[in-house]
Amino acid sequence: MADPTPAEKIPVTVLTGYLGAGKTTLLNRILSEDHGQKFAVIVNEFGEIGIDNDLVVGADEEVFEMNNGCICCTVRGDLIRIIEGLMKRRGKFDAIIVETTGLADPAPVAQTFFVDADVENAARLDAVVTVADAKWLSQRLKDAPEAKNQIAFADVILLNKTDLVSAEELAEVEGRIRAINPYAKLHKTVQCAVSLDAVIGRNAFDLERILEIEPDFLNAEDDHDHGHDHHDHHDHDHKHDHHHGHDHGHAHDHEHAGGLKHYHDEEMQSVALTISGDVDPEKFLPWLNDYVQKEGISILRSKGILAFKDEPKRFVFQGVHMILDGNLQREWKPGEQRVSRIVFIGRHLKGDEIKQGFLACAA
Ligand SMILES: Nc1nc2c(ncn2[C@@H]2O[C@H](COP(=O)(O)OP(=O)(O)OP(=O)(O)O)[C@@H](O)[C@H]2O)c(=O)[nH]1
Repeated sequence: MADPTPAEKIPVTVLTGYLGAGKTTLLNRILSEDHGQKFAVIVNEFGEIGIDNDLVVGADEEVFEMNNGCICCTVRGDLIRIIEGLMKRRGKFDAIIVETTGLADPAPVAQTFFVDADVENAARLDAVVTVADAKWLSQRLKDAPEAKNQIAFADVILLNKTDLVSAEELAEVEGRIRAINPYAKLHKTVQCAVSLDAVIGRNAFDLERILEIEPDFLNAEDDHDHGHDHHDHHDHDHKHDHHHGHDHGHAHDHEHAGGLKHYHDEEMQSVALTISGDVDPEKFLPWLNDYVQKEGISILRSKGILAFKDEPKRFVFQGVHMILDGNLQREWKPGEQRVSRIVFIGRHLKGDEIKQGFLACAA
């Protein structure tokens, strides 16, 4: 796995969102703000944004399949070459932004940062930022699988165009988003107005934060396992549908703090697990590798911070489908509790199987 010097690598922000959600608005805001930083922006079509002095690089479509043609593991050859080219000009910019205009699925872009050795050594995926249209997202979640993917992938979500909806509609769409991805940091915006540091420099998929928040509504039901702090956000075996009369699982409407409704998304779920202590790397690493090989098509994102037995440093990993990237990072601090946490987000995840597999890795 890669050498642990993430701080020296150029951070890359992947910007995604459905047609017309406000990606260009956000990009223009980032590029025109007075922050003294230089960004390289990679877009699919050259000249989409005309910002003087900023580097706008055009990319033609080109996708390679990985893992013997597995359809969920594709890497963008054009992106690899562009980033390699940019690396020769290091020092001229502080961060790279990749706008995934016209791409249905952010996975091939994200995977590029894990599989190409040169790119991996030079750049690190900082965060996937998804812009969502407050007015249209609920509709798109019903009819466009790629809109759901973009939400599932996100580390940061800008719920934009809040001026076009009522408070009730906004709460509704936020509930829908949380059903798919409870971990992303969410900002409600008009014209994508957020401070730069909300979207840039989030660091390693914002892992720290992702694994430290424990959204209340994850604990809300019967699946709270005190022994293992088990927050299982999907946990509704479709074979025993105990939500009869619930509009296909979409109307499981507990009110929670902040007036958010608690929905279950039938298709996309997240599974978050904690072991309050160390795991055995000789069990965990083979289990994780095998599991994502087996189930990678349905796993969009995986992330974790782990305490390995007899290891003073924290092991941190992230993955996209079958492709994983992980390394030992900083030391556990004195007094910091050594815990091991993982999160999977994906379609029809087998929560019990993941739980059993993970808990069996306890040291
Ligand atoms: N009412 C309203 N309109 C907005 C807001 N943010 C952006 N828009 C408008 O929405 C339209 C689409 O915004 P863009 O930034 O071009 O969206 P995009 O995601 O880049 O669009 P594509 O590149 O076509 O996918 C533009 O006309 C924006 O001015 C907002 O918060 N409220």
